[in-house]
Amino acid sequence: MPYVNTKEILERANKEFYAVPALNINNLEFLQAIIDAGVEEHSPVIIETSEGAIKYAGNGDIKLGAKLFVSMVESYARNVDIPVSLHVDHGKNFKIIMAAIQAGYSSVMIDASEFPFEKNVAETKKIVEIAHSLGVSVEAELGRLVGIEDNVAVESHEAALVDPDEAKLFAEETGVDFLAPAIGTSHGAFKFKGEARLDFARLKKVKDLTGLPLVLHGASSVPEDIKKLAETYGADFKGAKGVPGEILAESVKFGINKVNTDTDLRMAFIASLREFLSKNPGEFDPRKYFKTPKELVKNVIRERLRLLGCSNKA
Ligand SMILES: O=C(CO)COP(=O)(O)O
Ligand SMILES: O=C[C@H](O)COP(=O)(O)O
Ligand SMILES: [Zn+2]
Ligand SMILES: [Zn+2]
Repeated sequence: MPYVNTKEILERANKEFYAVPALNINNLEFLQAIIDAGVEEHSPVIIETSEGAIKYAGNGDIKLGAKLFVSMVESYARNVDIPVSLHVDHGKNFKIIMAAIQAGYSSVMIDASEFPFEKNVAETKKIVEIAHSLGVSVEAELGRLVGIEDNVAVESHEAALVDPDEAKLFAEETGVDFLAPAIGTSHGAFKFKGEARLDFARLKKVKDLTGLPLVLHGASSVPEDIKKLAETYGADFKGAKGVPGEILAESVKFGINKVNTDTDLRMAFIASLREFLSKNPGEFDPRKYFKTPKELVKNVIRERLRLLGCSNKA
């Protein structure tokens, strides 16, 4: 089926109370693993690329990078019977967002969350107008992504999280299609020093006041078995800690519909690659040494699709 608008995938998820992972890629191998996982679980999938990924793919040329990703994702989507969409993750550079819209991305994120509220509204509105006129949907972010750490400066952390009343106003003023409220997650493999904790009361208020599909950034779990496997073969991931699966599932109950995941895929890939290379020191054919890493990435994604309730929703 089809290369579809991300909005289509998320509006159904919003109505039927499940979430779809948005999975970051930089290259062909991760895309293959995602498509295979979606097909095996009969689930929709959202592929996303950061600005860095677009630069990387185009070897520095952003228009080329955006076109390459659209053509790769569209080509795979055409060959399978699950909905697949392509999204720009954390768009901050106007030129990159435009290059992606022109190349045929299904949706873009405008991340102006580092600016004061009024400027975030203005920047988001500008992108919404352009994107909507071309049938492309838009995500924006409110609040800053910081972990809620035990015992340290609770108030300053809370100040960084989304303000639900602002979220309502933001949604009305910008016409954005889905919204990422900061509720205590952060990017990368080191999210929490103490116990993992998210502000679900805040999340629920944002959902009640906006009714929009909501996005959880920094949603990797850093599974213990993956961390162990990588460390067995030489990695040093001391202190790595993610959002446990139960908390991810809980976040879906409070209104999350898009679950942004990059770190878990990177960690699974490197863990398996380390193991393979350590056991096969003579191997130098990439089609061979990428085989088990792709399998492990696929399996991590399949598990996540089941956890979030989007298996069999294709
Ligand atoms: O939010 C993300 C991409 O936008 C990825 O988060 P992780 O680093 O937790 O995978
Ligand atoms: O949100 C960040 C994503 O994990 C992408 O990160 P990146 O800028 O390293 O591609
Ligand atoms: Zn951001
Ligand atoms: Zn993010």
